[in-house]
Amino acid sequence: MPLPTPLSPVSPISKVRPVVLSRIGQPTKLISPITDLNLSVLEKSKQLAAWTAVDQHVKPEHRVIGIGSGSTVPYVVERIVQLGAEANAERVFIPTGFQSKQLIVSSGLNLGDVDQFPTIDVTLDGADEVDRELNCIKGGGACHLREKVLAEAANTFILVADYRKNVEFLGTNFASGIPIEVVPFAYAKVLQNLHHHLGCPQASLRMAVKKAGPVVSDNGNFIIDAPYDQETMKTPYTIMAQIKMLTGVVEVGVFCHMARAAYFGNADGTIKMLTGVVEVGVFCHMARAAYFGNADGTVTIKWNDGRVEEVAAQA
Ligand SMILES: O=C[C@H](O)[C@H](O)[C@H](O)COP(=O)(O)O
Repeated sequence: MPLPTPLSPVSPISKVRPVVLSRIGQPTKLISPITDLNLSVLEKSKQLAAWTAVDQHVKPEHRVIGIGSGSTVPYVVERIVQLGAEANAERVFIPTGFQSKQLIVSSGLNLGDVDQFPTIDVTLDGADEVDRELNCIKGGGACHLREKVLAEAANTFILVADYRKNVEFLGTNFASGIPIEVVPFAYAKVLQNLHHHLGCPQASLRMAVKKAGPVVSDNGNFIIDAPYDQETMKTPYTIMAQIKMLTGVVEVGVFCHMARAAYFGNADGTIKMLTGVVEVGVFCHMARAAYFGNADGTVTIKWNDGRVEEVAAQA
């Protein structure tokens, strides 16, 4: 199995090589992020969801793995660590933010970034809430921009959570609203747009707890929380797209039709697994060529660079 190849494997400055790349292939001692062995029922349900998802979706041949954010993700890393140093030596792990970067590094796993590895085998991530179609709210921890990038970069995107997050409609328990990352200088304008044009009078700037002023994301941006009524949240794609069109919005914490499966740990020690419809039936800019068989036996080939070729009929 070949090593994952980053886009630029070697630094142009000869004395500075990315640490992670020089370590790939050498098993190091791995350390589990979970030290507390007396887990509460809630924590056990998160662990169960995470372990099951890792067991079912991290395949031996996988080399590039996205690690999401939130309270269930340490159990994802715990299970990955249990796979052993040798199994993980030739893997690289891509974080969705500060928390998952710390988890990867402190566990002794190889760290990479999505600009080196824009194709990810599987990303496992937490969620604030997941509806029955596997649409979800993310961004309760202000990580949703990087999370969405890693979800889109992944061949398979898997959600892990405890039973409280498994809902019929988004916004059922997670009442603070849709997290919206905005560039700082545009926050007041975006708030006005939400209040007056997108029907969300309660939208507000997320304020920090142990710091004066607003929450600042890992990307240096502000977060707005926009609570919508149930009717609006029944069609999350529509409101997500409307918010995303506002100038100044960087990303919206609603993920639609992205997850292949969601794993929820239940309080009784069972697991609920939901599978989703990942594909939307519109494929844009994906095919290199389309071949059309014609009635006269010829074939027309339309290439994605605009060329059209005709192939003569077979004799
Ligand atoms: O921004 C944070 C992420 O989207 C988290 O995955 C999400 O908030 C769930 O976090 P927790 O498991 O801590 O509730």
